[in-house]
Amino acid sequence: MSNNTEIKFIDNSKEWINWIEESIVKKQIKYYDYKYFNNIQGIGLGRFGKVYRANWNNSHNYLALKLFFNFDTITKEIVNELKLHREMDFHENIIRFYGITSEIQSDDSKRYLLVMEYADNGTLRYYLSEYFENLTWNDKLNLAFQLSNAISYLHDKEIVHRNLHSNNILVNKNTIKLTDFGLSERIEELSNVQSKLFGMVTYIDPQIFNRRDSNNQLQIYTLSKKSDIYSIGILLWEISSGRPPFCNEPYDVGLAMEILQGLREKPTLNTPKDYIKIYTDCWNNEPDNRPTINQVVMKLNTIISEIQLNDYNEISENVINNNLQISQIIQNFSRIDINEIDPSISSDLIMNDFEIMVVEIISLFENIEIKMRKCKVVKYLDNHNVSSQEIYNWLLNNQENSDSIFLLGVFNYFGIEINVDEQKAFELYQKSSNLNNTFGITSLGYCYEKGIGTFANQLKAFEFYQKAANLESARGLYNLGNCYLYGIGVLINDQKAFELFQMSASLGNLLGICNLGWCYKKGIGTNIDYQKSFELYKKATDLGNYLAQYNLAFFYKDGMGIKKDISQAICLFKKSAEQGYQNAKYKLNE
Ligand SMILES: Nc1ncnc2c1ncn2[C@@H]1O[C@H](COP(=O)(O)OP(=O)(O)OP(=O)(O)O)[C@@H](O)[C@H]1O
Repeated sequence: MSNNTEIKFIDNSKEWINWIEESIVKKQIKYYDYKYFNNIQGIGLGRFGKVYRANWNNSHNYLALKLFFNFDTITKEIVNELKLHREMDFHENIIRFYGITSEIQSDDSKRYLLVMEYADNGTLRYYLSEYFENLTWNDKLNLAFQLSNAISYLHDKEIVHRNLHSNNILVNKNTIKLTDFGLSERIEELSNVQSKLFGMVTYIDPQIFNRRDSNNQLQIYTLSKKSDIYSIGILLWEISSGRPPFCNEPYDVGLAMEILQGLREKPTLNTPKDYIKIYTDCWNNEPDNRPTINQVVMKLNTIISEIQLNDYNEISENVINNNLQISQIIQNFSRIDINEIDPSISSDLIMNDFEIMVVEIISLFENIEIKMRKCKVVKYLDNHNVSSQEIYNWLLNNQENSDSIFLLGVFNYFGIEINVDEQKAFELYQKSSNLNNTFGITSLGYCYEKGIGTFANQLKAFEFYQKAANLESARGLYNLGNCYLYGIGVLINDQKAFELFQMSASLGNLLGICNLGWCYKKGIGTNIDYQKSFELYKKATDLGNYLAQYNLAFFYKDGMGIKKDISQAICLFKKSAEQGYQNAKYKLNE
């Protein structure tokens, strides 16, 4: 009997290993030749494997290599995890899976290692123990926001993590990186390890310890999205206190029962009241009373907006720094990929040139109106010496990710390299929207708003902008604000419009900042405040936004709250016009 089981295991493992090998051949999974890794150092030990840090070829950047102790018996689980990773687009707060490598051992057998993004600050628990004293409330709120953001991404894809705790959440460059989407849970089920429940007793949904339901019937409780919300509540508390919950007590059945009966940690001094409300709602004993992750995200967002609005100058600098960081990351990627990898294996790069370009081009759309997109694409390609034909061909052949689907939609909409085809653009936006691409979603909203490739339908437009806003897209929040401002698919509500522009601005969206400036200028949803309006336009102008330059010019032209300065006004109109903004060109010709 036991022999049969063993044979079945080996057979199955062969089947899954074949799947891995085939995916590598078909280039669905990138393969990294082990001989190009150097400086390999063990950095962590989990229950199922060991994690190493290594450099790839001559690069100074680290990658993480994950080795599983019993690869053969858990191949199926690992393959499932690989499939999950492959389904996901790039998300800033989820550890990136780059591919696979294999090492031939002394007995000629092969062992596989997963190649992943390396998190330089280690686990969240370690990070808090090391850096908590230096964290401001802004930093803590950002950590909480990023964590909730990552879970919202999983939940939208109908993935439940089920094993959230501060030792399997990583931090890279002060940014949260989620890992292990329930992989350990599934391995655990398979290997009959019972230790986990008590190891993680303080993070796990206490209902799992409840043997009876409300009718006193024996129940088997299944962990769900609501269970992840419970864990988020605990983690938000941990971020505010800097220490793991009940860290001075034994993690045993007694503690589990007390938690089930309602025992919770106490708020830490100076925690904002609204933040306490969020995590206490999350750790409510009754799963149905817990909020959804999108509600958590929105509430955190509101607190962050309020704090940031009180200290506007500080956030603007953060926006600049974040933008610099993002472009730095992209540049670093380009550097590793292009210069430091053996040319013979350059097709197996972490991200190839075109993938990077697609991400970069799309990121340029965040802060401009849709009509300005073509101008940006053309400029970008000119600056990078790439013809639109080359990128168009690449997009046609690489339609497996939502960014390239969306960008092909943009090419169809503007007729770049092909005739304008609004119907096709609409279909492509729809496809990328179905994959939860926020640019796809907001562009689909725009199609419905203006009747592009479909009948105009303002209710639908509102619905899609709302969907993007629920995914905390700064652009979605801005679009939704416009719906309330102009009554698109919803009744006009100035107060709501103002609040949405505030949220969008706090996430750094320059159009959101401009519209917030507009609200202060015109007294929409708030009192007229020229000073605030001027400051907002000024900030977005300093970040190079054409719309802000245009609006700021009027302050100088008309001497609103400041000294009239016509030459400064002309200079700003010129700057805006140089970026292709038509209204600024008209003004200059007046
Ligand atoms: N991508 C990574 N970058 C940096 N360090 C990592 C990375 N992945 C894992 N580690 C480190 O290696 C340790 C072991 O990770 P591993 O995923 O094997 O187990 P775990 O998540 O800690 O626990 P479990 O065995 O319950 O899944 C982690 O605690 C962390 O310190």
